[in-house]
Amino acid sequence: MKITNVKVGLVEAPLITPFKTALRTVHSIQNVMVTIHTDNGQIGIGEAAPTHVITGETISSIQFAIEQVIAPLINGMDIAEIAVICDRVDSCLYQNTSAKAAVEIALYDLWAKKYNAPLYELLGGYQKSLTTDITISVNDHAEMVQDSLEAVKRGFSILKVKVGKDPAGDVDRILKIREAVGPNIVLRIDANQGWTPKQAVSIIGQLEDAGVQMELVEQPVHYSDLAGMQYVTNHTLTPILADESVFSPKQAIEVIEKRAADLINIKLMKTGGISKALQIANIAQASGVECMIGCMLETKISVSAAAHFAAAHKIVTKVDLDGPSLCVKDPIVGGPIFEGETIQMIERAGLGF
Ligand SMILES: C[C@H](N)C(=O)N[C@H](CCC(=O)O)C(=O)O
Ligand SMILES: [Mg+2]
Repeated sequence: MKITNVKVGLVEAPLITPFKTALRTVHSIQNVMVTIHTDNGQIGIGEAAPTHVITGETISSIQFAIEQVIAPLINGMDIAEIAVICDRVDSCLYQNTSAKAAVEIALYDLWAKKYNAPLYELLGGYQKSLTTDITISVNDHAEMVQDSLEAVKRGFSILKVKVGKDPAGDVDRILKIREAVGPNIVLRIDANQGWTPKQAVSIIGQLEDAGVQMELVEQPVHYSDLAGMQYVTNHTLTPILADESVFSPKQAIEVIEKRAADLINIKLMKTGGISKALQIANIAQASGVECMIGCMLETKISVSAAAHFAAAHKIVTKVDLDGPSLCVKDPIVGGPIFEGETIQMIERAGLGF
């Protein structure tokens, strides 16, 4: 099963409401889609999200990386030697993790198709269904309360609440959301680097003192400030999750060794795809550190790949794969079934498309 062609296109999907974080506001998903074709007529599919504020990538940079750098190096290679291909993809270019992820996702799709099995089963087959949270964008507290109640009405029991854009109002936002949704809804808080270490300790502390249950707080401070992350982790009771601070297995080791966070958020767009995500999961498992599987603004193509990875691993205990649920209509047909908060894996080969 040899690679004969790598094609690049676009996939677009308008969002139900603007997606707002401390880092950016987005109205519509516009991602790069990759198909890899083989000499026996199989097609593998992948996707890259141009999240310039986190990975530094744009649509053009992703297209260039895949078409001009990666594709010429992997054309003609045999899918049976997927580890060799992934190594070549990883080492041919510095960073560009979403471009690499799109290619790796398509390669793993083909690899599982070669063995005629669902990818999650070949990777370990730990579980057949996942429960995802849904993101509540950062806005004034009245709008966030309204959005939270609507999400609960749609069947979501875990909310990922974005803060960090206006730190002075964040305690009030979280308090008001907790009051509105009641005690049985799980709240995950994501500051997307928007707080200073002292602000983070103060805000989380005020909420803890007020008895507000939060399952975790994600990336409270700047991604490069590991000492700051460590300070927050040491001075709060709520578990701290590293997101933008961990792209690579080496960074995961550093965060774990320094105890800079309690948990790690693995995203294929940060790791450069499935091979490094597996490495991080194994490092985390050996260290007893639970992981979240997360996504950027992605459609069902790459979110499904993330679901296959997560369904294979015991250490991935938290799921933030809400990309398709944020779209008016996800344009991708087939694959795992996304119904409310449940993602059901299916028994089709590869990613299942
Ligand atoms: C979409 C997902 N729930 C999420 O919140 N991801 C963000 C970053 C996404 C982006 O800016 O595109 C995160 O976890 O920080
Ligand atoms: Mg995050």
